Parts: sequence; structure tokens; C-alpha cells
Amino acid sequence: MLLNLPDKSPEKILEIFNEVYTKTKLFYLLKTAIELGLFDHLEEFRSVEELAEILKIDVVMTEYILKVLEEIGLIECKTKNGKRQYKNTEISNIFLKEGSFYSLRDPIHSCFENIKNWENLSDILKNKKYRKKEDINSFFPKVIKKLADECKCWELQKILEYIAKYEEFKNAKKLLDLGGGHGLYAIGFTLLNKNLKSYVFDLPDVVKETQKFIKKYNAKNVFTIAGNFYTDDIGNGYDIIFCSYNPGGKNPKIAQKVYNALNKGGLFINKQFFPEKESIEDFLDNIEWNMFDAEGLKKDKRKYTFKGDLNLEKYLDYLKKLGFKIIEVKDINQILGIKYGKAKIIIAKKI
Ligand SMILES: C[S@@+](CC[C@H](N)C(=O)[O-])C[C@H]1O[C@@H](n2cnc3c(N)ncnc32)[C@H](O)[C@@H]1O
Repeated sequence: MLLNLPDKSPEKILEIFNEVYTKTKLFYLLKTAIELGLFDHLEEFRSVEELAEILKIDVVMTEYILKVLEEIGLIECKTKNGKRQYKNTEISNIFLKEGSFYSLRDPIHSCFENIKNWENLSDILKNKKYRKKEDINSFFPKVIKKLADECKCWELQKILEYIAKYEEFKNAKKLLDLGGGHGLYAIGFTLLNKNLKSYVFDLPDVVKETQKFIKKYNAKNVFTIAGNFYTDDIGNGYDIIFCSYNPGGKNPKIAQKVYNALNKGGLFINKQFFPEKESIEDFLDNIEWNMFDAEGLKKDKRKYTFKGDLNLEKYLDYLKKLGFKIIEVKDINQILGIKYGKAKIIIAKKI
């Protein structure tokens, strides 16, 4: 037996495990670096010893941590008097430093929270009681803070700039941001069109948070409407209705409400995740999506999908049937100019 080779070599198995183990180590290294505040101390060049002293951490492992961070482009290195010194690269200064306007630390921190569920995957799989239970009134106020931090780092500005080119937007007087959450889109729209009044429609506990953002950005023409878009009136007389990543964005009943609330000639701008061909990342995200229950949300089995949602083709057909003319359907990556996600933006005109 000992001298017999197995029918297949172990190469594939070892490759899979080595690859994921290396990535997992990297994940925990980054988690630790962020939690220690390492990037907050590397605005200027520092030696390994200096940094280890400041953070009160092991100098030998610090040296290797810095080498790893240099390899992945988060810090850079120079040699002074024969000694290596490190400092943040520009992207780390912008996105990883505490206090930066574009800090992504809170959104990244949510990965550190979510990874705990993966450590308990077998319990979650076997027993529903381990699944996190939320309700929409506690869940969304947390979600929108993370989304505000994320979108203001690129997506928000790019989307606003893209929509601002439309004549309908330039002439608009009244805009609804349906499920607008933080309201940063609504706020941004009023900065681009001084004659515009924006209304953020969202759940009562969420609009309390929206109002904080309105105050923070000193927005004058942005107002909130508290309600549930499935059951409540969303108002009317809008020139633009904007929808971004909200659970009603693929739902025909909400599309009908939007149609009724828009003025003739008005635009429905809908940015949503429309799952098409799924990859391994999507399958993993779908597992994570199924790890929690949220009372008040009729979740479907695929991430960011809800019971009653239509796929892109059926949704577009439905909009046409309602009386919309589809002006464009664009992959969000094309607008953002970076590889970002699988969302599409639909621009439809009420004719
Ligand atoms: C994923 S967040 C998107 C927030 C923001 N539009 C953006 O793109 O960053 C979904 C938003 O829809 C809101 N929402 C969910 N269900 C809702 C409902 N039934 N009525 C009103 N708003 C709802 C949430 O409170 C949340 O603000």
C-alpha cells in the first residue's frame, strides 16, 4: 500500500487549501492592522522599530506585517541610512485613516463582524436559532450609515454627475428619493440643481437618521417623508423619482406607484442589483444573505432579492406596459469607471 500512488495527485486539494488559508491570514492581518490603528501612524515614514514601539507590538512580526502591506500596495518603503522605513500609500491615507472624509473603516468593520457568522456556519446551518434576527426598524438605520460612508467614496459623485446631464433633471423642481436612507443622493441633487426640492421617503426610524445627514451637510432644500412604500402613499407631482438599492426596486407594485406619482415627462431613475449569471462570490454572498432574518422584509433566496421581484427583462417589459419609455439601461461599472458590482441603472420616462 505504502508504495502505491493514489489514483490522483493531491495537487488540486493542496492548492485550494493553500490559497484560501493564505487569503484568510491576509484577512486577519488587515483586520489587526486596522484595529491597531496602524495606518493612523504611517502618514510619515517610520522604521519598523518606531512603529512597533508606538503600537506596543512585537517588532519581528511588525517587520513582516509591513512587508506584506507593502506587497499589496497599502504602504510604501524607502531606505534611509541602510534602514527600511514605511509610510502609507495615497489610497491608505484617503480610505484607511481614521478621520479621513473618505474613510472606509466603518464599512470594512462590518466585514469583521460578519466573519464571525462564518466561524459559526455549522451551527447556523443546523439550527435556525443561531440565525441573526433583525427587524427593518433596527436593521436599516445601521445599514444606511455604512452605505453613506461607502457611496460618498466614488459611487455617489459619479452617479450624480451622470444624471445631471439630463435636461429633465436640469429642469426638475421636485424629486423623490424613494428608500433614500442617508439622503446623500437627495442632498447631492439639490447641490446640482438650485431650483430643486428633494424629498427622501423612508421608514420612520430611518428618516430620523436622514435628518442628521441633512443637518450635517447643511442642506436647505431636502425634506423627509416617513412611511412604508409598500403600504403608504408616496406623494405625487414629482419630476424625478430616484431609487437606489431599495427592496422595492424590482417590485412591480412599487413601479406602478412610481408611475402614478410622476409627472408626465418625468424620469424614473432606478439603480438596482439585478442578479444574472452568478459567480462563486455571489454564491458566498447568497449564503451570508440567508444567515439572518429581518422581520418586515420578504427576502428571497438570492442576495438583495425579495419575494415578488422581477428579473431585468421582465421588469423592463413591465415598465413599458405601465407607459414608460426606456431611455437607457446601463451597467453601473460603465458609469463608475471601476469594477464595482453587478448593479444596473434604468432610466425610464413617463410618456
Ligand atoms: C440598501 S438601503 C439603500 C439606501 C440608499 N438608497 C442608497 O442607495 O445608499 C435600502 C433603503 O430602503 C429603505 N426601505 C426598505 N424598506 C422600505 C419600506 N418598506 N418603505 C420605505 N423605505 C424602505 C431602507 O430603510 C433603506 O434606507
